[in-house]
Amino acid sequence: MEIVNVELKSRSYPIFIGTGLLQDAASLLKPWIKGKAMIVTDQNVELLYGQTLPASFTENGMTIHMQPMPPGETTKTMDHAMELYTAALKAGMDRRSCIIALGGGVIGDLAGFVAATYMRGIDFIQIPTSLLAQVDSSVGGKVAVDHPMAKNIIGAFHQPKAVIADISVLKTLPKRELSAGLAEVIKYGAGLDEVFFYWLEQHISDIMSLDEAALAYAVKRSCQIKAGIVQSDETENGKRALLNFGHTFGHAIEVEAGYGAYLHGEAVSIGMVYAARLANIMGLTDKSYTERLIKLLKAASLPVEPPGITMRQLLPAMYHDKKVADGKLTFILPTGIGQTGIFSDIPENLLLKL
Ligand SMILES: O=C(O)C(=O)C[C@@H](O)[C@H](O)[C@H](O)COP(=O)(O)O
Ligand SMILES: [Zn+2]
Repeated sequence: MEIVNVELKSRSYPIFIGTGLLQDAASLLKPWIKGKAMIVTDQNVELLYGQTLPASFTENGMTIHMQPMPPGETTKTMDHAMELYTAALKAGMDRRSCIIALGGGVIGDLAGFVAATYMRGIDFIQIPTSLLAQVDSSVGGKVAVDHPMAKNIIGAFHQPKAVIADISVLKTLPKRELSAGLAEVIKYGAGLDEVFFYWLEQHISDIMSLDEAALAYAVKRSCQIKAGIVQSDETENGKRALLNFGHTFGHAIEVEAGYGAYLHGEAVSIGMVYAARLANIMGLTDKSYTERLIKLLKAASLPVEPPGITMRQLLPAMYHDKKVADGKLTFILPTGIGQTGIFSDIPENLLLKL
C-alpha cells in the first residue's frame, strides 16, 4: 500500500492506494469513525461491494447504515440530496456521525455535498470505485450537485478525512468508465506534467489492459499532482483552476447533450481537444501538441470529435462556468506539453472558429 498525503494543516488527510484495501477498509478508517456511519453508494456498486464493505465494519464493531442511490449523473440533484438528509435523520445521525461515499464521482460529489451541509457539516470519507473518482473527484474537497442549467453549480469545499483507492475494484469497471477516468489522467499529463504525459504515451496500452502496476502508478501520480495543486490553492483563487483544463467546453457539452449522455470524462476529452485547437489558433502551441493529445485520447478509447452540438449552442452554458468573471469567459489553455495557463477575455469569434 502507498500513501499520498494531502497537506492542508488541520484538514490534511491520507489517500491510501493499493490492492484489496476494501476488505480491510474498516480497520484503516478506525481513527476517523467516532459515531454512526452512513455508506452512500449506487445500486451497481452495491451489487458488487455491498457485502464486503459493511462486513468489514461489523467485524470491527461499528454501526453502519447503507444508502444506495440510482446510478448516473442525473442523481446529482438537490432532490437526491434531500433523500439523503431524510435518511440521515431517520438513522439518527448526529454531529459525530460520518458519511462514507462508496462509488464513482457522482456518489462522491453528492454524498460529500450532503456531508458538507448536514448539521452544517459532518465528517466525510471517500472510497472511490471508479478510475475517475480515484484520480480526481475523491481528492481536493470539491463537492456539489448539478442544476439543469449548470454543472456542479451548488456546492462546497469539504475535504474528506481519508480516501481509500483500492486498485482491484478497477478490474470490474466497464471499459467506458475506465476510458472516462483516463481523460482526467491524461489531463494531468497534458496540462501539468510533461514527464507523466510521456509515461502515459508509453504505457497507455498496459493501462487499457488493466495491468495492475500501470494502474497503480497512474492513480498514484495523478493523486500526487492533484494534491500538489490543492495544497497550494485549496479554494481555487488561482492555480487550482488549471485542473479545469477541458472543463469549460466539457461542462457545456454535458449540459447541452443532457446529463448522462456523455460521461464527464468523455466530455472533458472533447473539451481538451477544443482547448488545444483554440490554443493553436491563438499561437500558444503548435499542431504537434494537438496531434499528440488526440493520439493519446484515442488510444484510451475516448471521443475527440465535436459532439454534434454547435459552438453557438454551447456558448450560453459556457457563460455559467464558475471561472467567468465580469461576464467574460476564462479558459485553461495549453502552452506546451505539461503546461497550461489561465486565459481570460477570449473573443467569441475565435470560439466560433472551432
Ligand atoms: O478539483 C478541481 O479543482 C477540478 O477542477 C477537477 C475537475 O476534474 C472536476 O471535474 C471538478 O469537479 C470540476 O470543478 P468545477 O469547479 O469546474 O465544477
Ligand atoms: Zn473533471
